[in-house]
Order: sequence, then structure tokens, then C-alpha cells
Amino acid sequence: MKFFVDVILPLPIPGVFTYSLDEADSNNIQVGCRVIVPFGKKKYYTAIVFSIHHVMPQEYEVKPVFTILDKYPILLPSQLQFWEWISDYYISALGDVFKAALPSGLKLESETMVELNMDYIGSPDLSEKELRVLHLLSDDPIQCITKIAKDSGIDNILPIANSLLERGAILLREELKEQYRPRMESRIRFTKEYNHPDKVENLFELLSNAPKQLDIVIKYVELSSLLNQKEIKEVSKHRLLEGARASSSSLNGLIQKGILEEYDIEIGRLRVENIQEQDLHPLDKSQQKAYQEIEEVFDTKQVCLLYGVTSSGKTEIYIHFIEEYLNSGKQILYLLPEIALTTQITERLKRVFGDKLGIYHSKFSDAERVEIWRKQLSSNPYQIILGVRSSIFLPFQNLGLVIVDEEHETTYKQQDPAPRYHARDAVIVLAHMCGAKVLLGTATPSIESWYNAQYGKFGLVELKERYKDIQLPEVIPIDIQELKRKKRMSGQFSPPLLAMMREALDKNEQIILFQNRRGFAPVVECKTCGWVPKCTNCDVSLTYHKKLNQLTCHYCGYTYQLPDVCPACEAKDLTHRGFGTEKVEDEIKLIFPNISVGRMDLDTTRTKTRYEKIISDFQEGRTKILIGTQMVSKGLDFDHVSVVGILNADTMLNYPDFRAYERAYQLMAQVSGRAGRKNKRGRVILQTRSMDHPIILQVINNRYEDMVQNQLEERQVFHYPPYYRLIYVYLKHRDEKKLDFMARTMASQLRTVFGSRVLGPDKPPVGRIQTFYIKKIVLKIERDVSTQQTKKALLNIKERMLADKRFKSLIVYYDVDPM
Ligand SMILES: Nc1ncnc2c1ncn2[C@@H]1O[C@H](COP(=O)(O)OP(=O)(O)OP(=O)(O)O)[C@@H](O)[C@H]1O
Ligand SMILES: [Zn+2]
Repeated sequence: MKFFVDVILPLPIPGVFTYSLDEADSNNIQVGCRVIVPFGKKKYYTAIVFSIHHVMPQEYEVKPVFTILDKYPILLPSQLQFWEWISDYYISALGDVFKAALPSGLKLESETMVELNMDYIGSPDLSEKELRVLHLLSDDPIQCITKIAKDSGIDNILPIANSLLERGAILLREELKEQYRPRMESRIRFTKEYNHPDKVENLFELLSNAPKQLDIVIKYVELSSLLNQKEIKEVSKHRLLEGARASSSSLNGLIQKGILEEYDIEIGRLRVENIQEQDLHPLDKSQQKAYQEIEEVFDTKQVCLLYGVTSSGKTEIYIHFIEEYLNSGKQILYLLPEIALTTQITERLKRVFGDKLGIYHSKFSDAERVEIWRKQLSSNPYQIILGVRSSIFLPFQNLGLVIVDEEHETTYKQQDPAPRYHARDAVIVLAHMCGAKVLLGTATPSIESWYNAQYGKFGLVELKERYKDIQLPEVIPIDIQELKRKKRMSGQFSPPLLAMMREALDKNEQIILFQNRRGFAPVVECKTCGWVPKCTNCDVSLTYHKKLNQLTCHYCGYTYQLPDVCPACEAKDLTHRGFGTEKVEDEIKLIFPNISVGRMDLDTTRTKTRYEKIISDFQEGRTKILIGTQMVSKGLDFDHVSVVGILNADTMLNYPDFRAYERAYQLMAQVSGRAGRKNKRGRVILQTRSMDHPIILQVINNRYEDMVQNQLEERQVFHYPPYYRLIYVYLKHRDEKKLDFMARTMASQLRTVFGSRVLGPDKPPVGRIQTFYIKKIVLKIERDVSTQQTKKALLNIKERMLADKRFKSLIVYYDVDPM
């Protein structure tokens, strides 16, 4: 009987692809294993086996599987089921889910290798180019085709290779490069002959004329604790040479004499630390009560929303739940919205759970991620995983509890590339598949989760007081419009903010300043003619970064030199408008020259260690003022912050999006919550030009529920979530006119199915990114309309559009539940 496999390819094409299997191979393969398969002309990909069957496809000729990579699956059945759900719900190809889910070290790269055929006897009519290729191969008979193309200077190498192949002069072979390499360490030991305490004395004598070699042997004896006889320790070559201050040539001498030998072993990248595990903090009365209530919710519901004000001790409650689930042998996934937060929480969790805790996020090297992945499949997986969005794709053999901290954060939603999933929503589905519970925690719930809790889909538990009953910070609004008019501002700082900062610094307390923009100035402008530099790829003005003296596009990352004169009118007076974190830092350094300042934004946190340093510097008081973007707004727990300054609330309020008010409230409430967490009440200065904006008033008076009520009313009237489902349709093309036509055609096609639920096409706030013009169509769909049918219709329309020749090079995608 013939065997076939359906596989997932790492390509943005819907569906799975069928390949045939040898009879012999069919016994060695399981669903979830990786295979190499040919696809298209001479391309090879790593694919994942999705199913094994006997059904011969009728429409096309089936190619055989090239190789099987795994003896055992690298994916669990629940993961495949989860991938399918993501692909289906977010209308994206399984291949896109594959690409997002697997660390790239588990995906192989294909490069065509050319091999000289040693049996080839030659022929008289070889072309000059063919001879050139053969000549290169005679030096090194197996080479990668791209290298040959480069070394021979032949642009179009494929026809030449093809002709040589037909002549039998070369062979092609697919050599697949394994990207993941295990980390190896060289170690040193005595050869069998000398590996005994009795032999050591002889050796010392033997080497008395070679003092350098003697040093090495003495050091080896010490490091290996050979003379203690209990247990001989392994000695790394590096440590030995360093310890003996010897060169590798002296060591080689010993190896040649047959005294020592070198061997390699594979060592993991995952750090094993010996941490003294500490007891949990006992919960106080109200935390205890909340804990009980969550337990009760879990008796009947899968998801519980823990709505607890900032610094009420939600993290402590999570820790108690982790302990409980650990004790019953279950695994726990603890999700955070941002890497910046993992640093602090890692410390808090490590203290209690030691090396039961594994951490997973993109600032880890790919090799480390591969090792975590494999460890999670082993018989000794981490019991707790702390991670950001992508950790929902790790294998969990026994998931019992998922904690989603700061569940309101929009960073849980992946914007680009596909799949555009929301980690909170997706993980609820994953947990459901695994029979696990989900605890969502935040001081400012998302309106969606609040709504779900009000209508009984989620349970709701509240914590209304801060730990130790410290009062929530006092929020003091300052009218900067008025102060600017009277010219009383020092740069971005109002007199009351400066006064409060001075007072805090005098008492050796700390300050956080929040400005939701990075760089120095978001707009550079010619004072004479009004010229503003814009990105050539995107429809946005460029942000000025002073330290680099560069203009940067925050959409495509492209950088430009700041011109000396205006390119439009040649005037020399370029000025800047607006301000970002870099400018705030500059101004602070002028006002407080003797105070050390830290800054946390995308520009200062490119690596994992940079995050850790900024946070630990502030935590240990080495810096007194921390300036930052939304990165400083959430979840961080510092003991000595008494003042928080929100430098400009207005940009948040004016953002053109239906979630702007909700977001503004959450950001301001969260950043305020960093103040006065220990000891005494903190103070927040909120600088704004909109003193009586409802959101400002709600922040000052801590009226979360009023904010939600207002927002819910508006959203019902204007057909927004949680009452309606949103799907955005994005269309991209390099030609603006063509795009215009395509978008209108697409909208009318959508209208034939969805009628007045379709809005647009419109130009989004940034109408061109990375040389592509963009149009957006909005779909607002009632909750009770079948999502299956909606998605089927959407896929059909997309397929039809892309099949139409007039719509060549059009990019279309859907964003389900956009943020
Ligand atoms: N039961 C407790 N025993 C000892 N310390 C506690 C306890 N509860 C809270 N704390 C301390 O109070 C501080 C605030 O608690 P935590 O960080 O857990 O609050 P949170 O609700 O998670 O805050 P946020 O929403 O701002 O992240 C922390 O430093 C924490 O260690
Ligand atoms: Zn750009």
C-alpha cells in the first residue's frame, strides 16, 4: 500500500501539501516530525508532517519526501491543533504560523551544492564559461552554487550548471545546512596511563625539566581534584590554560608526550544556577481573600480576571498560584507583554522557584531557544515558562495554568508579519485545548476583558487596596497651555514638576519621567520655507536623533544625514518641533547636572543586558531619574520612586483610533502606579493642555469604571468591539493609482457579501510604508454572525482578487481583531 504525508511548508500559501513516502520510511515517521521536501524548481524546504495517509492526490504528480529529519516529533499533537486554530481564526496560512512558532534553528536552509563528477572525461566543445566553472571545481570539487557564481563572475549560472549537468560533468546535490549548532567545549584529562593518583608523583619528577608543562599538570591535578579520589571533575581546556597561565603549545607538548588528552563534549547554553530557594511571602488578608475567590472561580470557569490596583500584590498572588500548580505536577506559563518586564519578574520568581523556571523571548539567541524547545519536549522540562508573546508556541506536555500579566497591553497582539494573533486571546484557546486555567491580571483591564467579566464569560476578582494600605498616588494636573503662554516653562518642565523633583532628590528619592516618544524631536522644520524632511519610503516625517546626528524613520528604520541647509530654500535655520525621550534627557542633564539619569526606550534597549543594566541601575539607586517611553509605564516595581512626571498627555489623547482614550487612561494610570509603592504615598504631575478632558479627570480621580462605561456606550453606538468584531483589510501596492482602483474593487466585492458592514477604502494615518502605498477597508461584523462563514467568504474574495491579472503585485491581508 502506498503511503503519503501531508506537510506544512514554511510559505504563506494556504493549505497543506502532499508527498509520497517509501514503504520503509513509513514506519519511521510520525505526525509532528520534520522532513525535507522539494518544492518548486530545485528548492528544498523543511516541512512538518501534518498527517499520514493512503489517499493519492489526483490533480498533480506527487513528489517523494527527500529526507526525514526527526525520529521523534518536535511538535506535540496539541500544538498542531493550536496552529490550525490560529491559522483559521486569524485567516493566515499554516505556513505563516509555522514560521512564527519555530525558532529558526529548527528550520533548515537549502543551498544547492555542485559536485565535480570525477569520472567525466571531457569533451571538445565546452564553452569558455563551462570551462571556467570546471576549473573552479577542480580546486575544490564540492561547492555551493552561489559561491561558484560569485567566483566565476558568471551572472546567470543556472543554464551553465544545467548544461554541465546534462553533459554529466557535474552532479547536483542538496546539502542542507543545519543552522543550529550545539555548543561544544574542549576538555582535558590524563590519558589512561596516567590517570591514577599513584602516577602523579612520577610525573612531577618526569617534568622537572619542563616547568611550564609541570605548571599545567599541577593545575590539572588541582582542578580535577584527582588526589581527593572521591570524584574526578572534568576540566575545561580554557580554564586549565588560564589557571596555569600557560600557552597552548605547552599543553600540546603534554599531549604529544601522551600524558594529557583533549576531548570535546557538548554543553548546553541554558544556564544552571545554584540559587537558594526562598519561601514565598505569606499573602496578607485581602490577598488571601482574592486568592480564595480565584480558586472558586476556577471551579466553574476557565478564565478569571484579577482586577487589582497597582501595587496591590498581584504578582505575589501569581506566585502562590504557581506554587499550587507546581505541587500538583502541572506546568505554568507566565506571559508578560514586554521583555523589559521579564528582568524584574525573573528575579522575583527565581528566588522562589530556582531552576524550575525557564525564560523565553527574542533577545535570547536562536540556539538558546532551540535548546529550550528541546528541553520542553524532554522528560525533564522546565515546569514554569516565563515569556513574551511567542512563548505560547512552546511545547507544553502538561499545562495547568496560564498567567497573563498586564492583560490589557496591546503588545500582546502581533502586528507584522502574519499570523496577526493576539497572545492573550490565543492562549485562552490553547489553555482550553490543554484543560488549563487562565488568570488575567491588570490594574486597568482591557475593555474586552472587562466586558467578558461583566457578562459572566470570565470570573472577576478585585483587589482594591495597595499592599500595606498605602494610598494610591495623588495625581496633580498642570495646565501647560497657560504656563507656555506666560513663558514659565523650562523646556518641557513646569515649575511645580521641577519643584517636586528637587524635593524628591533632596530626600534621596527617585523620579520617573514618561514621554511616549523616542528620539530627540519628531519634526524638523525649516523656519524660512516650512520644509519638513520626510522618509522617501514612507509617508511620515523623520525623527531627529541628536546623539547620532541623524534623521530616522520610525516605520522603516531608514536613516538620513541631517542637512546643514534647507534643501528647498537653502536657508540655514532648521529647527525642531516636539520632543522625545532623548531631548528630555538632554534637558534634565542641563537642569540637574549632578544627577545621574537613565533612559529606557527602543533605542537604549537593543540587547538583553542593556535592559538589565538600566533596570538594576535604577533599582539600586545608581541612577536617580528614569526617563522612558511606555516601557516604564507598566509592571515595574521600584521601592523609592516618589514622583512620576507625565510630560505631555495630549499626544496620547489626540491619536486617531477608537482605542485612543482607553489606551491613554491605561498608560497614565499605569505609569502613575509606579509612584509610592513602598513606605509613603507618591505624587504624579500630569502636564496637559486639556485640563477638563474627561479622560484626564478620570485619571486624576482614579475612575476606571467611569472610563469603561463611557467607552462602552460609544462603542455600542459606533459598532466597535466588544459589541462588534472588527476585521481590517489591508491592500498594498507600489503604484498609488492602481492601488486606488484595486481597493475600490475589493470594497465593492466585499459589499456584495457584507453590505453596509463594509467601510472604506480609506487611507490609514500613515499612507505609505516602505515604498508601498496602503489602503484600509474596515469590516464591522455582528457578534452572532458565524465566523466560519465570514472567513470563508473573505478567503474567497481574496483568492479571486489575486487570481485576476489586473491585480498583479497587489498585497492583500486581513487583520482580525486589530489593535
Ligand atoms: N504579601 C506580601 N508580602 C510581602 N511583600 C508584598 C506582599 N504583597 C506585595 N508585596 C510587595 O509589594 C510590592 C507590590 O506588589 P506587586 O508588584 O506584586 O504588585 P502588582 O499588583 O503586581 O503591581 P502592578 O500592577 O503595578 O504590577 C512588591 O514589591 C511586593 O514584593
Ligand atoms: Zn520610512
